[in-house]
Amino acid sequence: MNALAATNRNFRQAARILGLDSKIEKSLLIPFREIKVECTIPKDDGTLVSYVGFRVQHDNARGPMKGGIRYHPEVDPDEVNALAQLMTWKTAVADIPYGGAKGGIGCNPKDLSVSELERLTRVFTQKIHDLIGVNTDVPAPDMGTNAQTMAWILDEYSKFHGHSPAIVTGKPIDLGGSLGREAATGCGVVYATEALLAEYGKHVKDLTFAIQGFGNVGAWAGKLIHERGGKVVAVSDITGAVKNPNGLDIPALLSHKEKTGKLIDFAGADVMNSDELLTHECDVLIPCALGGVLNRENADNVKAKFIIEAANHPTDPDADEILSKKGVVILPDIYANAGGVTVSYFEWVQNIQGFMWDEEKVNRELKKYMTRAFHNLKGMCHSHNCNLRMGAFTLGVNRVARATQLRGWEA
Ligand SMILES: NC(=O)C1=CN([C@@H]2O[C@H](COP(=O)(O)OP(=O)(O)OC[C@H]3O[C@@H](n4cnc5c(N)ncnc54)[C@H](O)[C@@H]3O)[C@@H](O)[C@H]2O)C=CC1
Ligand SMILES: O=C(O)CCC(=O)C(=O)O
Repeated sequence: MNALAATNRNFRQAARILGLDSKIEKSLLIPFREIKVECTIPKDDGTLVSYVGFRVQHDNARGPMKGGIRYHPEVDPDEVNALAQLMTWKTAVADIPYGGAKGGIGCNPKDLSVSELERLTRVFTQKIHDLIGVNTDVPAPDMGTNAQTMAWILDEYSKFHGHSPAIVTGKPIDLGGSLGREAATGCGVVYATEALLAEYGKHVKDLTFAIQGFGNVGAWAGKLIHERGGKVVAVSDITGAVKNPNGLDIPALLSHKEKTGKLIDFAGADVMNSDELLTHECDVLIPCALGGVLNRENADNVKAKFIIEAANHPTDPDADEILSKKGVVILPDIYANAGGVTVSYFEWVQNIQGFMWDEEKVNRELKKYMTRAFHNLKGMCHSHNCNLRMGAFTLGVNRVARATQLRGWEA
């Protein structure tokens, strides 16, 4: 089942649990706007290359649409659509005044030079600048993009609309980025994990963790787990995977990766098959890379007792069913990785106020939002006798449905 079919299925199940009116259900499912643009750039050698860029704006009932832009070879319209819809429920779960959107370009950023990436980002921005805006749709980083990508979008957008720092979040601090945004998704993942574990009387320091993906989210989550005394026993990225049953020295692994560009050949670890990361012996599995990685092929072999969905849509519905029968507790993406968009909200607020918060305030507020959202989510689980994924979906969908109804439909 592709990401969109799976997301729609979860949404419909939540709508059924909530007893949502079928007309509202239909209106919430159809995206507000889908944008597809052709982006042609000259490569450094002068040859031309074309890419397809997408921005799907799913819903704006609760506020400006919000979501990252992904550069990855597997970006396709259905996946962007699913990720945009997930953003709508995620911002509602976090209770920040946004709707949902997502964008992407089907490209491999590793095959492009920095100047080619800059040209591609600028052409994409030229094609969509009239359809995004500080109060309409605010992009941010996702897989394959980073603060520099946001700086190029900000610069290109500002040529058309005047200096607009709040047009993107996750930008460099020197351009109005927020302290703490770079770490925010990983940090939120750890706050979410702590909130969940507390329900079971468990603590990070007593448990073992396996992390798939060691980019922005995975590396920050790993670092913060390591700082709290948790044992990260296996880590993978696109270059390979490493393990150490006594716990990897995450700061040393990070500097090894920084120097060599790879995880393998790290002195404090053994190399392992990347495919085995998800089924590796551990207490807590944290997928921090692509969607659909947990599926009917591998779900039965998962050994973790807890799965924290730091990636978007890492578990397909077949795996969801298999894992829940095995008694594995899954903390869903639309809550677990909401720390990123929450601090994006703080960044946008700071830009609009023209007033910068210190990092301590950012992290304090992040923890407050993540903890409150967890208790709201648990409340829905109790009220509707459902699992954590449906707790999160019903929480998010109910808030968006209420806002939609309050706004009304009069033309
Ligand atoms: N950056 C953010 O603020 C947020 C990101 N997310 C989600 O978290 C996930 C990761 O995003 P980022 O860390 O930002 O991306 P990133 O581009 O910084 O890192 C992605 C990591 O995944 C690894 N990877 C790619 N394919 C892999 C494979 N087949 N096996 C193992 N590792 C693989 C890459 O090598 C890299 O280490 C995505 O699903 C994204 O949508 C969710 C919320 C916010
Ligand atoms: O920070 C943001 O605005 C969006 C982050 C994002 O794309 C996500 O949560 O999946």
